Amino acid sequence: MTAQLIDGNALSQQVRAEVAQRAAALTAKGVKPGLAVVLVGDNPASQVYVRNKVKACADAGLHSVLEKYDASMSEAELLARVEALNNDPSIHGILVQLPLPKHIDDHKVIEAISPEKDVDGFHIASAGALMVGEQGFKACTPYGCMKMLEAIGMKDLRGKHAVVIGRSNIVGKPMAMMLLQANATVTVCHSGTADLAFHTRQADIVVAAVGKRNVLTAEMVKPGAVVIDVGMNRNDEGKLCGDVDFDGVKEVAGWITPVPGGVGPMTITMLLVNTIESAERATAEAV
Ligand SMILES: Nc1nc(=O)c2c([nH]1)NC[C@@H]1CN(c3ccc(C(=O)N[C@@H](CCC(=O)O)C(=O)O)cc3)C=[N+]21
Repeated sequence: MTAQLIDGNALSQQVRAEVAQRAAALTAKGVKPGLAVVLVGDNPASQVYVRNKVKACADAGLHSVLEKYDASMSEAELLARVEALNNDPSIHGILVQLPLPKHIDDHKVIEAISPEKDVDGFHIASAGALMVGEQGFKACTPYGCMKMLEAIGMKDLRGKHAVVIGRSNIVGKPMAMMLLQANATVTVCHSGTADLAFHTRQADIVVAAVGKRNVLTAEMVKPGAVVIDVGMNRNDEGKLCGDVDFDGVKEVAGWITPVPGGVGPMTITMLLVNTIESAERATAEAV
């Protein structure tokens, strides 16, 4: 193994300790930072993720409320709940866990969340703020990837070529924008790209965010490159694995993130960062 590991659990611990300090400072002022997590239906994976988020809040001294609803909940009922949380001063962040049941339009629900409380960074106002470099909440997964780059001394990416594989609204597109904001030269590859390896071989940084195993293999990576794996897949034995062929790529890359223990925990960490940020903004405005 030549690559060094970027340990998402270790970095999360550091960042969450900073969040805990900020939470304690706000609490001392009489403001308990609060996150509302809304879960509709009984998707087993969602149950686990949501529990992890609630636990992460408790560990960092944030208040959280978990609202669980039956899959039969109507769209109107969910929209009414979101509106109530928008107007609840004890709540600084609202997260509606995706995916939602098919009869609910997730786009409509996300747009109903007040941008001031959109700690997922999924609202159009948040995406737009990122696009034009204004203040808004950054999507947690790409934000976590940027934090990982910063942790290995890559905050300013001037002169670096970053290749993002995937163009989802939740990861690929905001990832490309954040890399651009950090002065990288950015290429976005996707299912319509003719020769993926041609692009990835030139990359100083590769971010794989496709949702398919072995999208990135050793011969596609420039020696010494930084490889960030956003994928969350199961292999044939049911084990969690990313989009990157970790065992092959780790022999070539300079840095690599593992799955599990990489981007996943950082996603939750940045949710906490956004929530504390939101609570601090709300408190500053109230003074
Ligand atoms: N509104 C909304 N916001 C989200 O941020 C959101 C969502 N909906 N729906 C589902 C996805 C998925 N997601 C994960 C976060 C952390 C881990 C994580 O911590 N994973 C651990 C392993 C967990 C395990 O062992 O299964 C790791 O990578 O080490 C995984 C997945 C957030 N999501």
